Amino acid sequence: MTNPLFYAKIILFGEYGMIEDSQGLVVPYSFYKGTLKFSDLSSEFELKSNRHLQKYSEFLTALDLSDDFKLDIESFKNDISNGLFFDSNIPQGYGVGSSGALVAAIFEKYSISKLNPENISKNNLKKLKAVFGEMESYFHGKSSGMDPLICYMNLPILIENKENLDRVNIPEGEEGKGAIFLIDSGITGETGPMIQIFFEKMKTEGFRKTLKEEFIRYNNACIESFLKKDMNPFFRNLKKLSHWAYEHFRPMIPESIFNIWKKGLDSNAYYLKLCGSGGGGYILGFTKDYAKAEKMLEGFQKEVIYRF
Ligand SMILES: Nc1ncnc2c1ncn2[C@@H]1O[C@H](COP(=O)(O)OP(=O)(O)O)[C@@H](O)[C@H]1O
Ligand SMILES: C[C@@](O)(CCOP(=O)(O)O)CC(=O)O
Repeated sequence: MTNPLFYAKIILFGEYGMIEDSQGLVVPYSFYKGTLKFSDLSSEFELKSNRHLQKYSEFLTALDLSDDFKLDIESFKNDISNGLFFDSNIPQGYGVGSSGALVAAIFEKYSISKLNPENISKNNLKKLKAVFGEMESYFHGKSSGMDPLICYMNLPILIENKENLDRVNIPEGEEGKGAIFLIDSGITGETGPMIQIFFEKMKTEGFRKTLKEEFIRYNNACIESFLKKDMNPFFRNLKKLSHWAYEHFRPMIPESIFNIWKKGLDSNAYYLKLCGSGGGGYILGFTKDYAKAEKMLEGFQKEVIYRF
């Protein structure tokens, strides 16, 4: 039997907002993937991964998951001592869900009552997201559970709010001039400290207000217009979202990206937003004219993920 593969994910919209109560749109990204495997741990990567799993298994032992979602920790620990590691090319600390894929892979292999991702009910999706949130909190404190859920389902998911989420169809891409792309900031980020900064900001009433009344409004409007392929309102709201993040998510924007973020806003040639928690890793870009944006972003490493 071949081991199942777990893909990276991209939060197109909803980072931070989803921990509160915004909508979110998250898609699998099959360019990167990982799978659980056994080896003699002769390479440094394998050994390091195995050690991470060992520490993680201690955390899982202490985690009290509800009966329907219990894990066979003994068998997990036993496999770890026999050389289990997570063979993955998903970059760590890049905002594309390396820990989410790992959590999904562990759940798939060691959950005692087996679920079938293909016919899982909407109610169980909600419960599973909560279970994944608890399991992933080991890696970066509070987690919405979205990353592992997307990896586990391997389908785009629309989060309506904290209580409701379901599968969604993303409009089919076309070979047009427009594109969604990733830009490599050249440094890794750490999700935990970024989330701490976010919650620190949330202690201020002014920030809570602007998050709710502006950020979440633009975020939700972007999702709605993107799903309808209504590109003019989409770009109008995207600009507002990008501008809002430029003002309020400064600590999350890597320094190397600062100038090009502003350049996009000033020229309207493209708009940038965070991809996950930020601080490093990838940044997401959106443009109506990729050829033009590409020229303006010369020298930055880019990956196109969707054309329209
Ligand atoms: N191949 C792997 N083997 C073991 N642990 C891994 C592997 N990939 C990721 N991890 C764990 O996930 C952590 C990174 O997760 P996180 O900080 O949430 O960043 P992101 O999910 O954005 O890549 C790593 O520090 C490590 O503990
Ligand atoms: C900041 C947050 O909304 C997204 C974090 O994404 P990532 O771990 O940086 O891929 C946290 C979460 O929803 O779990």
